[in-house]
Amino acid sequence: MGLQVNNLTGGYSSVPVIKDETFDVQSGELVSLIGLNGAGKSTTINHVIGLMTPFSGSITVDGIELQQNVRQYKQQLAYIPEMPVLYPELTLREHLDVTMMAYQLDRTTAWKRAHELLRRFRLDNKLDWFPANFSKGMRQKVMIVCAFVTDARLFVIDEPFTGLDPLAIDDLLELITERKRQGAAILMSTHVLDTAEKYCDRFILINDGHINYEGPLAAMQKRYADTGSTLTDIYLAMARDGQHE
Ligand SMILES: Nc1ncnc2c1ncn2[C@@H]1O[C@H](COP(=O)(O)OP(=O)(O)OP(=O)(O)O)[C@@H](O)[C@H]1O
Repeated sequence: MGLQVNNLTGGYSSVPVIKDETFDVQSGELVSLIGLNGAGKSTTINHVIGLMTPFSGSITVDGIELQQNVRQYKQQLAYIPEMPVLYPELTLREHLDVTMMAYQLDRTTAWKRAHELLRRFRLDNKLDWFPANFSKGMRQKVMIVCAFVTDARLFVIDEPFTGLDPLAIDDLLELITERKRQGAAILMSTHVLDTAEKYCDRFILINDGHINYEGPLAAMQKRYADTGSTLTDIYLAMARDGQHE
């Protein structure tokens, strides 16, 4: 099932920023949104996570539309923003408690998973720390731990590869791979094309709010054989031409 976006048009005022986008992310897939600054990646993500209301079109996660059942829709998805957003007055332990409550998780199982995640991201001795004491990368890791403690069916990750140290990036990629295997759908946006190339199953290229290309790397390599073989080569050539198609 996963995420299905149909003919989505939306934006911040009455002028659409994203125009008639249709794409999906199937269960067990990692799909990357790629586009230049201002192309519409974050705006697309803001619609998917229910922060913005579409002008038209529909978004479903495992067949459920936000308007149909807000709670169920939101419980099925976990979002990791590019800029970590934490509650200054809550400790790491309390952030995890709040997440478990919001997602109505079984606390014994969820805390077992939380301890494994905290160990993996080297935060296990910081449960009583407040966000003010964390570095930016550590705050990002708190958001990752809170997201992966859930049983979300869809993970939405905005630019995961900047700000994290190489070990944390590797740990996150391992987690993504595990959840993919368990059938979660994962949508991310990134400018780090060499990592995306290695890990993503498909790419959605956005230009000026339109999806101009969608497919796996092998298909892109075949279609744009004269521009080079890596995702970076192909994307740079397409972006310079301003065509994406
Ligand atoms: N809060 C906002 N209010 C009005 N317009 C906005 C707002 N945020 C973004 N925009 C506009 O929407 C368009 C798409 O921006 P968006 O943030 O989705 O791009 P992006 O692809 O995520 O870019 P980046 O790679 O720089 O993060 C841009 O033209 C931008 O100016």
